[in-house]
Amino acid sequence: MTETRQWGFSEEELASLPTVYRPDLLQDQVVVLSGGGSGMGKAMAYLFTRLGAKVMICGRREEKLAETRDGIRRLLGRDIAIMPMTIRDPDQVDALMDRTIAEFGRIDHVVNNGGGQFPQAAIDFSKKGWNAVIDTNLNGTWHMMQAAAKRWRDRGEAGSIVNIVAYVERGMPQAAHTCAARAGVIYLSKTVATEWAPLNIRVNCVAPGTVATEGFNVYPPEATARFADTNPMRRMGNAWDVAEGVIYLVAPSGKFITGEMLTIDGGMQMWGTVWPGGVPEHFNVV
Ligand SMILES: CCC/C=C/C(=O)SCCNC(=O)CCNC(=O)[C@H](O)C(C)(C)COP(=O)([O-])OP(=O)([O-])OC[C@H]1O[C@@H](n2cnc3c(N)ncnc32)[C@H](O)[C@@H]1OP(=O)([O-])[O-]
Ligand SMILES: NC(=O)C1=CN([C@@H]2O[C@H](COP(=O)(O)OP(=O)(O)OC[C@H]3O[C@@H](n4cnc5c(N)ncnc54)[C@H](OP(=O)(O)O)[C@@H]3O)[C@@H](O)[C@H]2O)C=CC1
Repeated sequence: MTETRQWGFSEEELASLPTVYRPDLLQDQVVVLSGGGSGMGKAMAYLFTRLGAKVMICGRREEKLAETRDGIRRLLGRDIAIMPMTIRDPDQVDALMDRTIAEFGRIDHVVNNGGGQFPQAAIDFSKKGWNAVIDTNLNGTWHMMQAAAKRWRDRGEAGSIVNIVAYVERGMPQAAHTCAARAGVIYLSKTVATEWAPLNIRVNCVAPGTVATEGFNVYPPEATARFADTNPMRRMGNAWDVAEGVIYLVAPSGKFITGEMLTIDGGMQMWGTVWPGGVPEHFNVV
């Protein structure tokens, strides 16, 4: 079976989806959020804004960031800040943090959501492809974490970080590059969660399963057609499921949680395999 479709929520849905959280939960808290121009990051930008936070989003493509900003302005009557940049460049990351502090006075939370990969058997990875995925998902996330933590330390302020990763304990066939990068981020997070606890900096991860977003456009239709069957609930998650999980960790509900990974995957960690490039013949069994 093949399937082609539009993924993700409309701006109107993001502005009106019900949430379990009260509207002033994050009043005037400042969040820096990568990958806010699409998918889960866009959902988070809407939800943080709806809960009263001041939001800075970044990503490489300005037009996508502007679309999120304009939608929020039109539908929620609030302004957010945008900055086109790449998390791979530590100088651009420093500029992002400094600009956020200049604009909003401080930073309370950093959500490292920007990232991605392409589906391919590991044996065929090109050097450039491997480096691109590691540089984005591992190095880029680290640049953001360290840049924020240095500012919190130097300014004597508390902070929290949430890194969007993936559930990697059973490996991720056809996504070994991202599996390696995300495993790195998870154990980096657990390590600095300890090192930075005396600085009042909490560090956690969120591991989504198959979550229907426009990010699925990098996968072939025969792969996405199976995505709902990769967990025991036999459905895909959505960007709101992940956005609400992130809020749980950054809000006071998460104040005693650090070094943790919240898996939001419909049970995929126990049953189901994604095969984002399509199921190889050998594994095509009932
Ligand atoms: C797993 C299921 C669960 C997860 C779901 C999600 O995450 S959904 C969300 C998912 N959302 C996303 O994943 C979206 C974000 N993803 C991305 O932006 C890219 O995948 C990126 C992470 C590589 C970005 O790095 P970048 O801007 O540097 O990218 P670039 O375009 O310049 O490529 C650099 C090199 O990578 C190689 N290569 C690239 N594509 C393929 C391919 N299809 N085939 C083979 N190789 C490929 C190639 O060597 C290329 O160089 P070349 O040969 O062209 O000179
Ligand atoms: N959807 C899913 O099922 C799952 C997704 N994930 C991860 O969750 C995160 C969000 O994914 P999702 O919303 O689904 O997909 P999207 O592709 O919509 O989101 C990825 C975002 O990251 C941004 N981004 C990519 N590279 C960089 C970079 N170098 N610097 C700054 N921003 C960057 C992209 O913007 P731009 O291209 O403009 O830079 C884009 O907005 C990703 O890390 C993804 O890999 C993990 C597990 C499952």
